[in-house]
Amino acid sequence: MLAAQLQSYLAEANITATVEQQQQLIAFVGLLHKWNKAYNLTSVREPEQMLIRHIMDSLVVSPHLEGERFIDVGTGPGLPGIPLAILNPDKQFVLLDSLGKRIRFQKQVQIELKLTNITPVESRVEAYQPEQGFDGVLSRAFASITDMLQWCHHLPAASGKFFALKGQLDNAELANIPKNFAIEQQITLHVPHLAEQRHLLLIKSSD
Ligand SMILES: C[S@@+](CC[C@H](N)C(=O)[O-])C[C@H]1O[C@@H](n2cnc3c(N)ncnc32)[C@H](O)[C@@H]1O
Repeated sequence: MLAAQLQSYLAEANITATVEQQQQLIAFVGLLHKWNKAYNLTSVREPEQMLIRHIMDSLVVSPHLEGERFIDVGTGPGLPGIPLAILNPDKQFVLLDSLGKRIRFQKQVQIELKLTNITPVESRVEAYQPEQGFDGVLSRAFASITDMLQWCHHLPAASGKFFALKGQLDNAELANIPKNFAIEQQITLHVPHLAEQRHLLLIKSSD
Protein backbone atom coordinates (compact mmCIF):
# COMPACT_ATOMS: atom_id res chain seq x y z
CA MET A 1 0.00 0.00 0.00
CA LEU A 2 2.66 2.54 1.10
CA ALA A 3 4.96 1.33 -1.67
CA ALA A 4 2.27 1.95 -4.31
CA GLN A 5 1.58 5.40 -2.87
CA LEU A 6 5.27 6.28 -2.96
CA GLN A 7 5.53 5.10 -6.55
CA SER A 8 2.65 7.31 -7.65
CA TYR A 9 3.97 10.36 -5.71
CA LEU A 10 7.42 9.93 -7.28
CA ALA A 11 5.83 9.79 -10.73
CA GLU A 12 3.77 12.92 -9.97
CA ALA A 13 6.90 14.76 -8.87
CA ASN A 14 8.88 13.42 -11.84
CA ILE A 15 11.50 11.87 -9.55
CA THR A 16 13.22 8.64 -10.51
CA ALA A 17 14.12 6.11 -7.81
CA THR A 18 15.27 2.50 -8.20
CA VAL A 19 13.28 -0.32 -6.59
CA GLU A 20 15.98 -0.59 -3.92
CA GLN A 21 15.82 3.15 -3.17
CA GLN A 22 12.02 2.96 -2.91
CA GLN A 23 12.39 0.05 -0.46
CA GLN A 24 14.88 2.09 1.60
CA LEU A 25 12.50 5.10 1.67
CA ILE A 26 9.63 2.88 2.87
CA ALA A 27 11.92 1.26 5.46
CA PHE A 28 12.88 4.75 6.70
CA VAL A 29 9.19 5.61 7.14
CA GLY A 30 8.78 2.30 9.03
CA LEU A 31 11.62 3.21 11.41
CA LEU A 32 10.31 6.77 11.92
CA HIS A 33 6.92 5.30 12.79
CA LYS A 34 8.35 2.56 15.02
CA TRP A 35 10.65 4.83 17.06
CA ASN A 36 8.57 8.02 17.07
CA LYS A 37 7.06 7.53 20.52
CA ALA A 38 10.33 6.57 22.19
CA TYR A 39 12.48 9.24 20.50
CA ASN A 40 9.90 12.00 19.89
CA LEU A 41 11.07 12.36 16.28
CA THR A 42 8.15 14.07 14.55
CA SER A 43 4.65 15.40 15.20
CA VAL A 44 3.49 13.57 12.06
CA ARG A 45 2.13 10.25 13.37
CA GLU A 46 0.76 8.37 10.35
CA PRO A 47 3.06 6.67 7.81
CA GLU A 48 0.86 7.87 4.91
CA GLN A 49 1.36 11.48 6.03
CA MET A 50 5.10 10.90 6.68
CA LEU A 51 5.38 9.87 3.04
CA ILE A 52 4.03 13.24 1.87
CA ARG A 53 5.20 15.61 4.61
CA HIS A 54 8.67 14.17 5.18
CA ILE A 55 9.77 11.93 2.32
CA MET A 56 8.36 13.77 -0.69
CA ASP A 57 8.94 17.17 0.93
CA SER A 58 12.64 16.24 1.18
CA LEU A 59 12.98 14.57 -2.23
CA VAL A 60 11.67 17.55 -4.23
CA VAL A 61 14.90 19.35 -3.28
CA SER A 62 17.01 16.70 -5.03
CA PRO A 63 16.91 18.09 -8.61
CA HIS A 64 18.27 21.41 -7.30
CA LEU A 65 21.32 20.05 -5.47
CA GLU A 66 24.69 21.05 -6.90
CA GLY A 67 27.91 19.49 -5.65
CA GLU A 68 29.04 16.35 -3.82
CA ARG A 69 29.37 17.19 -0.14
CA PHE A 70 26.44 18.40 1.95
CA ILE A 71 25.62 19.08 5.58
CA ASP A 72 22.04 19.02 6.89
CA VAL A 73 21.95 21.32 9.93
CA GLY A 74 19.33 20.68 12.63
CA THR A 75 18.46 17.50 10.77
CA GLY A 76 16.39 16.00 13.64
CA PRO A 77 15.60 12.42 12.57
CA GLY A 78 17.44 12.96 9.26
CA LEU A 79 15.21 15.34 7.30
CA PRO A 80 15.77 16.20 4.55
CA GLY A 81 19.21 14.49 4.66
CA ILE A 82 18.29 10.79 4.79
CA PRO A 83 15.78 10.75 1.88
CA LEU A 84 18.25 12.83 -0.17
CA ALA A 85 21.11 10.48 0.70
CA ILE A 86 19.02 7.47 -0.35
CA LEU A 87 18.25 9.08 -3.71
CA ASN A 88 21.84 10.33 -4.25
CA PRO A 89 24.23 7.53 -3.26
CA ASP A 90 27.17 9.34 -4.95
CA LYS A 91 26.80 12.40 -2.72
CA GLN A 92 27.96 12.59 0.92
CA PHE A 93 25.75 13.95 3.72
CA VAL A 94 26.81 15.00 7.22
CA LEU A 95 23.65 14.97 9.38
CA LEU A 96 24.10 17.30 12.33
CA ASP A 97 21.89 17.78 15.36
CA SER A 98 22.49 18.82 18.95
CA LEU A 99 20.13 16.17 20.38
CA GLY A 100 21.81 12.84 21.12
CA LYS A 101 18.68 10.71 20.84
CA ARG A 102 18.04 11.96 17.28
CA ILE A 103 21.62 11.06 16.35
CA ARG A 104 21.16 7.60 17.89
CA PHE A 105 18.05 7.13 15.75
CA GLN A 106 20.00 8.13 12.61
CA LYS A 107 22.75 5.62 13.44
CA GLN A 108 20.11 2.90 13.75
CA VAL A 109 18.73 3.92 10.33
CA GLN A 110 22.25 3.91 8.89
CA ILE A 111 22.79 0.30 10.04
CA GLU A 112 19.37 -1.03 9.03
CA LEU A 113 19.34 0.65 5.60
CA LYS A 114 23.07 0.01 4.99
CA LEU A 115 23.58 3.69 4.12
CA THR A 116 27.26 4.37 3.44
CA ASN A 117 26.95 8.05 2.45
CA ILE A 118 25.66 9.58 5.70
CA THR A 119 27.64 10.69 8.76
CA PRO A 120 25.49 11.49 11.81
CA VAL A 121 27.15 14.08 14.08
CA GLU A 122 25.99 15.22 17.52
CA SER A 123 26.98 18.86 17.95
CA ARG A 124 25.63 22.36 18.13
CA VAL A 125 26.15 23.82 14.68
CA GLU A 126 27.96 26.90 15.99
CA ALA A 127 30.59 24.64 17.57
CA TYR A 128 31.07 22.27 14.65
CA GLN A 129 34.35 22.81 12.79
CA PRO A 130 34.61 20.67 9.64
CA GLU A 131 38.02 19.94 8.09
CA GLN A 132 36.68 21.03 4.70
CA GLY A 133 33.86 23.36 3.64
CA PHE A 134 30.68 21.92 2.11
CA ASP A 135 29.20 22.36 -1.38
CA GLY A 136 25.79 22.76 0.21
CA VAL A 137 24.35 23.56 3.65
CA LEU A 138 20.79 22.18 3.87
CA SER A 139 18.22 23.27 6.41
CA ARG A 140 14.55 22.58 7.00
CA ALA A 141 12.42 23.77 9.92
CA PHE A 142 15.64 24.82 11.66
CA ALA A 143 15.73 28.56 12.41
CA SER A 144 15.02 31.97 10.89
CA ILE A 145 17.16 32.64 7.82
CA THR A 146 19.15 35.27 9.71
CA ASP A 147 19.91 32.95 12.65
CA MET A 148 20.72 30.07 10.30
CA LEU A 149 23.23 32.21 8.36
CA GLN A 150 24.78 33.57 11.55
CA TRP A 151 25.22 30.10 13.06
CA CYS A 152 26.31 28.36 9.83
CA HIS A 153 28.37 30.99 7.96
CA HIS A 154 31.56 28.95 8.51
CA LEU A 155 30.24 25.78 6.86
CA PRO A 156 30.13 26.30 3.06
CA ALA A 157 33.23 26.10 0.85
CA ALA A 158 34.06 29.28 -1.11
CA SER A 159 31.85 28.12 -3.99
CA GLY A 160 29.25 26.50 -1.70
CA LYS A 161 25.76 27.72 -0.93
CA PHE A 162 22.86 27.39 1.48
CA PHE A 163 19.75 25.41 0.51
CA ALA A 164 17.02 26.58 2.89
CA LEU A 165 13.70 24.74 2.66
CA LYS A 166 10.90 27.03 3.84
CA GLY A 167 7.12 27.18 4.02
CA GLN A 168 5.33 30.47 3.44
CA LEU A 169 7.95 33.16 2.83
CA ASP A 170 8.10 36.11 5.19
CA ASN A 171 9.03 39.27 3.26
CA ALA A 172 10.46 40.96 6.35
CA GLU A 173 12.67 37.92 6.99
CA LEU A 174 13.89 37.97 3.38
CA ALA A 175 14.57 41.71 3.45
CA ASN A 176 16.58 41.44 6.66
CA ILE A 177 19.10 38.78 5.77
CA PRO A 178 22.66 39.80 6.73
CA LYS A 179 24.26 42.18 4.21
CA ASN A 180 27.10 39.83 3.31
CA PHE A 181 24.66 37.21 1.93
CA ALA A 182 22.49 37.27 -1.19
CA ILE A 183 19.51 35.19 -2.26
CA GLU A 184 20.64 33.68 -5.56
CA GLN A 185 17.41 31.89 -6.42
CA GLN A 186 13.94 31.38 -4.96
CA ILE A 187 12.32 28.18 -6.18
CA THR A 188 8.70 27.15 -5.63
CA LEU A 189 8.51 23.45 -4.86
CA HIS A 190 5.55 21.25 -5.72
CA VAL A 191 5.00 18.43 -3.23
CA PRO A 192 2.29 16.00 -4.40
CA HIS A 193 -0.83 16.13 -2.19
CA LEU A 194 0.54 18.87 0.09
CA ALA A 195 -1.61 22.00 0.24
CA GLU A 196 0.96 24.21 2.00
CA GLN A 197 3.39 26.37 0.04
CA ARG A 198 6.99 25.15 -0.07
CA HIS A 199 10.03 27.09 -1.22
CA LEU A 200 13.71 26.51 -1.63
CA LEU A 201 16.03 29.48 -1.16
CA LEU A 202 19.54 29.26 -2.58
CA ILE A 203 21.72 31.70 -0.65
CA LYS A 204 25.36 32.61 -1.24
CA SER A 205 27.89 34.64 0.67
CA SER A 206 28.52 37.86 -1.26
CA ASP A 207 31.93 38.49 0.37
C1 LIG B 1 12.12 21.50 14.32
S1 LIG B 1 13.45 20.38 14.25
C2 LIG B 1 13.57 20.09 12.51
C3 LIG B 1 14.15 18.74 12.21
C4 LIG B 1 14.24 18.40 10.72
N1 LIG B 1 15.15 19.28 10.01
C5 LIG B 1 12.89 18.40 10.05
O1 LIG B 1 12.72 19.08 9.04
O2 LIG B 1 11.98 17.67 10.52
C6 LIG B 1 14.88 21.38 14.58
C7 LIG B 1 16.11 20.57 14.98
O3 LIG B 1 17.21 21.45 15.09
C8 LIG B 1 18.02 21.03 16.18
N2 LIG B 1 18.78 22.20 16.63
C9 LIG B 1 18.29 23.36 17.13
N3 LIG B 1 19.30 24.23 17.37
C10 LIG B 1 20.44 23.60 17.01
C11 LIG B 1 21.82 23.97 16.99
N4 LIG B 1 22.21 25.18 17.41
N5 LIG B 1 22.73 23.09 16.53
C12 LIG B 1 22.34 21.87 16.09
N6 LIG B 1 21.05 21.46 16.07
C13 LIG B 1 20.12 22.31 16.52
C14 LIG B 1 17.01 20.49 17.20
O4 LIG B 1 17.61 19.56 18.09
C15 LIG B 1 15.97 19.84 16.30
O5 LIG B 1 16.22 18.46 16.10
